[in-house]
Amino acid sequence: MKKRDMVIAGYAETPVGFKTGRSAYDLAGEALDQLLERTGLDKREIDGLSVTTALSEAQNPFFAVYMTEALGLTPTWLNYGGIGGCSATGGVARAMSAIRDGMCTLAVVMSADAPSSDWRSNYGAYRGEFQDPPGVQGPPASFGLLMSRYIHQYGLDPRALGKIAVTQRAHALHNPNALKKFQKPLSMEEYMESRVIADPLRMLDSVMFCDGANAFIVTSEANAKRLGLKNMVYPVAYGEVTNFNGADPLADITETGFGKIGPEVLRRAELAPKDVRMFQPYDDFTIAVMMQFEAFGFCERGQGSAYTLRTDLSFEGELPLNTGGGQISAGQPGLASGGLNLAEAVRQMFGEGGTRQVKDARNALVTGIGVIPYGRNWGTSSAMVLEA
Ligand SMILES: CC(=O)CC(=O)SCCNC(=O)CCNC(=O)[C@H](O)C(C)(C)COP(=O)(O)OP(=O)(O)OC[C@H]1O[C@@H](n2cnc3c(N)ncnc32)[C@H](O)[C@@H]1OP(=O)(O)O
Repeated sequence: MKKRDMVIAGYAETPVGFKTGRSAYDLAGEALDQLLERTGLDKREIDGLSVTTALSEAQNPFFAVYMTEALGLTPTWLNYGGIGGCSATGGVARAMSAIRDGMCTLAVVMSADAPSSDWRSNYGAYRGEFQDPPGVQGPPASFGLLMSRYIHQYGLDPRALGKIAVTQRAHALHNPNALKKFQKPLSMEEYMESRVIADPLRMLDSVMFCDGANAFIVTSEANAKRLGLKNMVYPVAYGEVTNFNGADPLADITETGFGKIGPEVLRRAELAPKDVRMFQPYDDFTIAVMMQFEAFGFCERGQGSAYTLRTDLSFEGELPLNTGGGQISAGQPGLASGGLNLAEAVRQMFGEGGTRQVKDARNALVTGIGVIPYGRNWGTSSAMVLEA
């Protein structure tokens, strides 16, 4: 059953930059200042904080505590979000639970990272032992393998992935926070000619690591009203699963956690796929977007190419897709990535989409993908439905 007691009552986002030379703390400070300025909120009202693990601070086990110091906050509830690109939506969901449990009354969900300036991560686990030595050294290679398997099972029209990249780039042209380098149009020809980096995956199917931060205010509806906060959206349903199919040693990697949580989240939000007004999916790679169309029931499994090619995905279209450009065309601010698509959904629902405003922005489906493990698709899948 959907709940409408908690709200996201503010969002902030820094521009995405490449090699900014700034730290995660510095970027977080900018996001917090912006959040306070936009909402007029007194900083002393903040008594909860969720901090997303950052690649640029990955070796620091005390990052979240140091973040409270950097931001001048004294929370009674502190969460350290380690589910990669799911940490923003996951942070909102955890903050709602903490507020319902009386651990805090108003939480900030903060994601800030600067991996293009300072990379301090070492994934370890199975990757170093089994994956890196044969040359599968990062997510693009893993997604190249996933694409190959998808093509083997279902077939794939590359123009469909091209359409996702081209549509999202068109949206980034309306987003002043998008990486400056990506604020130029992209044609299907340019996509088709883009360098293959992990056969059959092209560079323009992939994100590029950048720097940036985003932040959200989460509180109860009653408290938001007490504080005079004007804009709010209701996270009415959330689902998350980690290590999907984990007990199966030979799992089909084209089956993802979204196949489990996607239909369930929509059911709890009392929405059918046709009722979704905008889709802001986690888009580390274009194939992940297409697989989510299938998993959430916008089309049948294996029918992603045909669906993508026949559907108007522009911000004015049938299913507005990543209307800020997504990470692929705005740049991926490290592990702050999951907040990019969430910020865009909230912005649109506050009616602040500017020249890319979605008409009738009464709901949004936002997703996260977290962590790329060995021999699987991804570690965590998360999905959240927001309602006006
Ligand atoms: C984190 C989670 O929880 C889940 C996830 O999101 S998983 C995804 C995590 N993110 C990643 O793994 C990042 C993936 N991307 C990359 O590794 C690299 O961008 C890449 C392999 C795609 C390209 O790297 P590269 O081959 O070394 O290219 P590089 O030499 O850096 O750049 C060459 C040019 O292409 C551009 N470029 C690089 N990557 C680009 C991309 N993805 N899209 C568009 N342009 C790109 C660069 O800006 C550069 O342009 P100039 O020549 O004009 O300066």
